Amino acid sequence: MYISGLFIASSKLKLGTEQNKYLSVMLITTFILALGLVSALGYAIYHGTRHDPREPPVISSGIPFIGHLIGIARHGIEYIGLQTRKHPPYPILSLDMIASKIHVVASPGLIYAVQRNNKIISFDPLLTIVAKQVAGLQGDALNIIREVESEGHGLGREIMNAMIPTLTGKSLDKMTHQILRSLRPFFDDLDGIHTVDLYDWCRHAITVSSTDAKYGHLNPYKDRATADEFWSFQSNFSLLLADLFPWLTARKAWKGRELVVSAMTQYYLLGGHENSSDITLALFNTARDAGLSIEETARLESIVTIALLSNTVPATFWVLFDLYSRPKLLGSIREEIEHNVLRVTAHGLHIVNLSDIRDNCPLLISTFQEILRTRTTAASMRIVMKDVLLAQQYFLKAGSILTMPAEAIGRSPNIWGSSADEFDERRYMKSVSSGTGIENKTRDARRVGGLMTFGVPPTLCPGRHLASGEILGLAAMMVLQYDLFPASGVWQEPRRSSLSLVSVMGPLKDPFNTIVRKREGFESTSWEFRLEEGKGNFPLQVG
Ligand code: HEM
Repeated sequence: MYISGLFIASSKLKLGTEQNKYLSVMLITTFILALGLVSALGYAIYHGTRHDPREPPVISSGIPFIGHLIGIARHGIEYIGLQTRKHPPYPILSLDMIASKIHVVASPGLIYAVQRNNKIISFDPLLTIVAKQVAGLQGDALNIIREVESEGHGLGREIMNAMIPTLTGKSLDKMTHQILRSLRPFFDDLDGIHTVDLYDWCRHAITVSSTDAKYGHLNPYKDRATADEFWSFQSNFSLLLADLFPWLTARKAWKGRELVVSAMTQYYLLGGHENSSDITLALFNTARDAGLSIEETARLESIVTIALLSNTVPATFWVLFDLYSRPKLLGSIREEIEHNVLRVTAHGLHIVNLSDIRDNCPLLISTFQEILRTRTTAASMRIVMKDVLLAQQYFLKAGSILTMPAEAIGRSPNIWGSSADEFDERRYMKSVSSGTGIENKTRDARRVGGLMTFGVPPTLCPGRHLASGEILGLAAMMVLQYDLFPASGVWQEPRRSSLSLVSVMGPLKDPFNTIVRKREGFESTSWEFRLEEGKGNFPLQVG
């Protein structure tokens, strides 16, 4: 009756046929959303009466039932970190999300307890959720991907296990090499340009170089239109997660994804993967052996492209922003790179060796980690597979979500003392007396919660070495060749977008116009990257 009422209401408005159709669709959608909300509220009221007193304290929001949902929609993943800051005494707290609870861990001690229960509090169901809601996989394929514990065939984890080794050793070297080769012309192109949107420049340079290295000669993202559709998909990711008529409610993300999947399907059909990287082949072969179709494989591959690009792009931007907005630090880092890395041949070729950045630039490596620590909004997610008593104290129900936000733990005074909230570029170096009276600093021992940007063991980001090589190579080349100034005249922090829940490095909402000027004394256009074999792993602190 309500639906027919809506149709009547729309037909009474004397609009053109197209407008009428559009209005009807919108009204029906509103109706379905309202119906969903009413059912969810009913469930919540029933559910609320069943709170177990051993569960972590529930934090209420200003708006009953849907307040936290609105908070996440507004602030993105940062909302979770904000809650722990607002309620500091709790080592763990719960946000009621209508159909489930999100437990937010705010103490490093509890991370150990989560790690000890990693078969019960698991990352793997998220692979299935992402395959369904984000990549759009359905039916048998989804069942093959689903984790064994939930009666699937466990292909999601099998693919991860096949890909992880390809992000170290020789396979990593090969990719990093190709990335650096593809990056170089981007610096040549900056010469002579007065103003550039620095965020867009980072996005384009990282997209082209990373996907060239991953997909080879037939890289589908070489086509700017496909790359733009990918970013439309990635940047509106959170709307897809609702999984409610995505073609209507998450139009941009859905359309972008479908175009990316179609380009990737075409790539496979042309045999592009046969001349690509080991990581691309690992996914393709594992999915084929498990019986997935080419199109289903292309859907899975779209998730890996998200992992490849969505954090590396904003991380690169923030590294440049945080270096150039601190002239004194920039000066010291330039000095370190000029002395320990840059080599100029008799013919004037300027060589930047990434292996020397890794081994001989402790200040740059420490600064990089501090930028990752202070800029991240990472909140490692896990799903509670069975009822469990965490640390013999907190009861977590099966089906609830657990998260460990880096903002609460990685910036805790318990870990970093009174300077936890400050930017300290030397934080990841430790004092060693050199006997010269000059304080020499090298890397410190690792500590739990010390750097959670790449996740929490046992689920750590396997792409961290690749990302580090790419970001540090790009940053070193930029600081050597160019001066950057904000077009607005001040290094004012730009706004961040909250719509891409998948990016934990603060993607920007608006362009960041920047004046570019070639550095005096470094006008040469003859530049080259080098990389020594077997030196691609960056020993960053993790967990
Ligand atoms: C600055 C760049 C990057 C950041 C900050 C980052 C961060 C993360 C985080 C936080 C996780 C989840 C871990 C957890 O929940 O505990 C993750 C997982 C993952 N990342 Fe990255 N990542 C980056 C770059 C990359 C790159 C370049 C790749 C290359 C393909 C990649 C591939 C992956 C994969 C495959 C996983 C899933 C691991 C698994 O399920 O075992 N990441 N990453």
